[in-house]
Amino acid sequence: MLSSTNTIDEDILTIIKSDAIHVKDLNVWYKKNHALKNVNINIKEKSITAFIGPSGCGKTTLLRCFNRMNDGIEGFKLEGSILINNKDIYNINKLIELIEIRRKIGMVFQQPNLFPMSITRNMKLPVKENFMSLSDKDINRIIEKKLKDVHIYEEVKNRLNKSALYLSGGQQQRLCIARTIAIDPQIILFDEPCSALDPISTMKIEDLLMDLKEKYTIVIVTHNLEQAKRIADYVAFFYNGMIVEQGACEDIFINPKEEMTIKYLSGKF
Ligand SMILES: Nc1ncnc2c1ncn2[C@@H]1O[C@H](COP(=O)(O)OP(=O)(O)OP(=O)(O)O)[C@@H](O)[C@H]1O
Repeated sequence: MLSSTNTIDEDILTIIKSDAIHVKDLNVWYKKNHALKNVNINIKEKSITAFIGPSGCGKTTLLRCFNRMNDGIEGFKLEGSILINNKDIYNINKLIELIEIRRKIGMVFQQPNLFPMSITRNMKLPVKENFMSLSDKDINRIIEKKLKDVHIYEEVKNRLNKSALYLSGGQQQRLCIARTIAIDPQIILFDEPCSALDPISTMKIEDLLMDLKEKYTIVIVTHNLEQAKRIADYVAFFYNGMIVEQGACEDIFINPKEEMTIKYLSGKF
């Protein structure tokens, strides 16, 4: 009797996910361009949230706000709050806290951005920088484990000391993901990670994202609606700097409520 109650509680606990990111009343400007308008969204932990919408509607701007990548842009201004681990990441005074936030939030871009160095060195650099006290043996162990986690180890184990730039686009993207997870982030931001890839490499990345969400919170910007349908748990539809509609993936794709979402999903603009 007791054990069956425990099982139910555990099931409920696994279903109810907490929020990894709270965005409240967010407004962003690039000079006079009001790029995000009164955005409110909570990103659930250990799930995949996809940002969809036409070009220029603010998807990447919001993604880049999550690790303060827009900070250096001339004319960038932000109002509102973004809470990660209950901390407003735009209300931080100490550089060390900002560095810590960035460490917890990895980012993978449209084009693989590997260094023109060997596969091993590409992996070693972030691991050494973030875990200074580790021995070479431990670092090599982490590298092997992370390459296995992104299902690339078998493909590259005999060429670890060769340039990472000789790998295919899909392999380079998986190596970028291995490098990102090598420093144990909580959240991984993906900005159209498959837009430069062929369908088979895209499928491998999608499978990988489905694996990774067991451990990490994933936010992905994608123009590929089929991709969002295949992998997302939650979807936010952006238009003209606003989130027009957001919710569970099935609800948005099967039963969208807003006129604008219906038009966009049916290819009417
Ligand atoms: N670095 C920047 N400096 C000035 N304006 C910018 C900058 N980045 C984006 N913008 C502007 O902010 C608005 C939102 O752009 P953003 O890139 O966030 O849209 P998006 O939905 O991600 O577009 P896409 O799907 O084409 O990548 C656009 O008007 C864009 O021109």
